[in-house]
Amino acid sequence: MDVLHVSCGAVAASSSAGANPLDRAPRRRRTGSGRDVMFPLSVNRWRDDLSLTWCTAQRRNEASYALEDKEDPETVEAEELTGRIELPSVGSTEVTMSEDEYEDVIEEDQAQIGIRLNIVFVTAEAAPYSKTGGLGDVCGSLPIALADRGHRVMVVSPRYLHGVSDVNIARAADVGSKIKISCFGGEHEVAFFQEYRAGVDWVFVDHPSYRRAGNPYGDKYGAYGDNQFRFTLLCHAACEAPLVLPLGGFTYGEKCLFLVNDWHAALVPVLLSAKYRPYGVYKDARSILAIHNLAHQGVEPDTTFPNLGLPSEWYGALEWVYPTWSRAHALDPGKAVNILKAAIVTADRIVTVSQGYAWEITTPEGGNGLDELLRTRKRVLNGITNGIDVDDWDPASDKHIPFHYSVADLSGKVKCKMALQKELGLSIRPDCPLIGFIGRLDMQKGTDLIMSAMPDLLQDDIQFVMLGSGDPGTEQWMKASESAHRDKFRGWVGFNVSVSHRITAGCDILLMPSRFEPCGLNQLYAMRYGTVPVVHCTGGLRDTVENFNPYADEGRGEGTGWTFSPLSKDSMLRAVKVATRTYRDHSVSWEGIMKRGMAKDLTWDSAAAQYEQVAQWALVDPPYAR
Ligand SMILES: Nc1ncnc2c1ncn2[C@@H]1O[C@H](COP(=O)(O)OP(=O)(O)O[C@H]2O[C@H](CO)[C@@H](O)[C@H](O)[C@H]2O)[C@@H](O)[C@H]1O
Repeated sequence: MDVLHVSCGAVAASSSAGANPLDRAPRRRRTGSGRDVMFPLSVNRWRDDLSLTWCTAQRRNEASYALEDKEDPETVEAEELTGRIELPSVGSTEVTMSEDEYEDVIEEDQAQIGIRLNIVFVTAEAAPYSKTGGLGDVCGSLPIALADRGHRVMVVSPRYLHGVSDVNIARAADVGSKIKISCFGGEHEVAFFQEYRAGVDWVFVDHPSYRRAGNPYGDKYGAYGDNQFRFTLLCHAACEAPLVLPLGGFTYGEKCLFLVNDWHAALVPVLLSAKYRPYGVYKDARSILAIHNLAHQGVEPDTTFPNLGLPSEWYGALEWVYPTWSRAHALDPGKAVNILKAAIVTADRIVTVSQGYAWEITTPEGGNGLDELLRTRKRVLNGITNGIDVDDWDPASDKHIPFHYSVADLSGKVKCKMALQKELGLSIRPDCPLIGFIGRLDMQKGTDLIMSAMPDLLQDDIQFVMLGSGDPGTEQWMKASESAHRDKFRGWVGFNVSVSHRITAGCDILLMPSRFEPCGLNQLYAMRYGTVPVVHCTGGLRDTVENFNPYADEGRGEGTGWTFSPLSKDSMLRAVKVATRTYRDHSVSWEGIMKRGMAKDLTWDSAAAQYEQVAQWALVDPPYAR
């Protein structure tokens, strides 16, 4: 008996629909190589030339099927195709089948997976090519999860050079297609670069405005003054990419699903409706707006509208009037264009990155002025909690950390802690609670609360490390606090992915007093690394961190961290104190919290299946039309 362990998007897709994928009769194929091999695999249909590649979800290993030689062998026709499958258990295997069989496989595969989509992500950042925060993480890993499920996926983002992660972007090759984009009073030529990696076409739009020092949005002097131009260009280019780029020999074509992320990509749904559909192009395309942070909307004076390359009658979609209290002076009419608002109006579906946040943005407290509009679109608004890249963030194999560990053997965790203490120049004390903070130094992240609570926090026998960049005042405070409390506090000013992994692994507690948090990734990374999150009970933090209850489950306890509310210094201090006391005095409970966090399923599987569902709903409805 020959046993292959395979898993595939089709299995996960049907499981999301409620059916047990393991109830399905396994499909067996007699192959030319003399073996029976089962193909519930996602076949890269768009690459169906003779050098076939069968893509499997290499990271998943959900189902195993016994392949027996008992069934009647199916006839293998003379004309055979040969391809290679990558299976975790057996490595790379060459298989052969007839063209008819191949067609059957595709048919069955399509029936299982539902509709195979051409998905075009549009984003200002995608890790590892560019990253300033969680948007980069999500757009670097969700596309791969969707490609694993059998979809054809392209990610379009700027080709930043002299930026944060040039080395990775430099691997992408010139596709050889140049186009001219009309906007901002002229024609601007852009080129496209591409790298095919992990089943995804990573496409980079090249233009001189993306080549400058600093991060994708600004430099030490603040945000770039031409960001509206830079991201308008990105949106126009992203709309052209599926039509003009022969990636792997074939364009994506018009029947696409655009998944546009935050305001930088938010002009895309407007362009589909205003620039393309009137000419019969993109009639079957749909768009989903993913809101990672409603606080940033891409608002500029209304006089900039003619620059955007839209027909004048579309002004209303972008029109935005500031409330009187926020206008500059009494004669200021407060007229502006708001790009995110335009996408909320014109996108076929809207997704936020947690269910809690999906509700919060429809309230005046969380809506950043757009709550009323969002309430009118509630029917198409869903929350899908982010997953994480569990390969990149895996304490058992993380290349950034000095020791490895897992839920089965936690011994490496304390070694990581001691190594971190040594690296930071703190005294090496495995018993002293080490608390960490990682993030943008911004009002959103509640760093002001940390600053005001620090004198109280440091009265306790703890160590504290902060990693972050952003607000110059907070950066100064971190440096000053480090000088004042050399025995207990370290402030690492800057953006450093490797250090963020070592802090996540080395700390006992991760503090996240975010004022609002659409999803939050650091608490997910922390749980995966057995680092206990203490978080403000808001948005995605409330959805993902379960408050510790020592009495639940017949005294075994349940929960993966602490959530505090309201957002005040006192309630945060109380939560931190309870956490540090539990760490010191109740090691069994502590280990339980760590292990429950580490055992959580944080993969993208569930989120990717939900994105698929939303895409299917988008396809059922007609596209946005005025
Ligand atoms: N100085 C530094 N050095 C190294 N790494 C650093 C760093 N500062 C931040 N990071 C990293 O950047 C990412 C931040 O992710 P978050 O989800 O916390 O925040 P962000 O607010 O940017 O994202 C927005 O989008 C994401 C994705 O949807 C939502 O989870 C979130 O709530 C929303 O605000 C993490 O990977 C973190 O480790």
